[in-house]
Amino acid sequence: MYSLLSGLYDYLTQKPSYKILVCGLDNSGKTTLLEQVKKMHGQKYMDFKKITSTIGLNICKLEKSNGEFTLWDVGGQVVLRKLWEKYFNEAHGLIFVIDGADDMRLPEVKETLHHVFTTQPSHDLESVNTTTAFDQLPVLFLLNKQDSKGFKGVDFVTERTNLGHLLTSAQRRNSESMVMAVSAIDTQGIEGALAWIMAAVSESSK
Ligand SMILES: Nc1nc2c(ncn2[C@@H]2O[C@H](COP(=O)(O)OP(=O)(O)OP(=O)(O)O)[C@@H](O)[C@H]2O)c(=O)[nH]1
Ligand SMILES: [Mg+2]
Repeated sequence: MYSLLSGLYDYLTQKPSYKILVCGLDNSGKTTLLEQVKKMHGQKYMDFKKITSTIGLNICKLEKSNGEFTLWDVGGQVVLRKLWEKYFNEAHGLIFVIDGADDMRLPEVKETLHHVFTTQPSHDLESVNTTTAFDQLPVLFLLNKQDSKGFKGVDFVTERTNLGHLLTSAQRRNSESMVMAVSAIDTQGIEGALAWIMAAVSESSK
């Protein structure tokens, strides 16, 4: 009887669990961000200087009052990018990390954004048709390396990558999207970014 009641109690008090996929080009700082999040939450983390390019999956679990959130950090090298979409079905939200200090790679960011989130070639940008994943999941675009001298700022990156068109099209869909600047190294903006994606994910899953 006790185990039946405790089982029922566990069931009723069980928190929902959400998966958030962290993708973006190689070297944008995804793993450093995840390790910093672990550090900020008192978890075991990797020395930032020892982080190498990700091949598999790096995971960070966060227990919050409104649910259990698992962040999945996947590799951003060209050959690994086609794997991102395989995780979209299981994800409740996406974080797309952009190196905000590397303007040389912004054209590649632009191509990748259009390849991953739209259903049309990148030259046709006036009326963006977005993918089902983009239409249905909350998406947070994080401009990382805000601490860096070469950081370009939200307006510059938004314009160079056509992120603006994606965001405008996002206003027509049900799910939310947002652009924020952070520094994975010195923690600027990370708390706000986590708060936004967690709230958006739990809200959109209702
Ligand atoms: N200045 C600065 N450098 C950063 C920041 N975040 C990451 N880096 C540096 O950027 C480089 C790449 O970081 P990673 O975390 O390995 O990048 P990644 O996106 O996980 O790369 P892949 O695993 O190859 O997809 C490293 O040299 C980091 O120290 C940041 O906020 N500021
Ligand atoms: Mg990595």
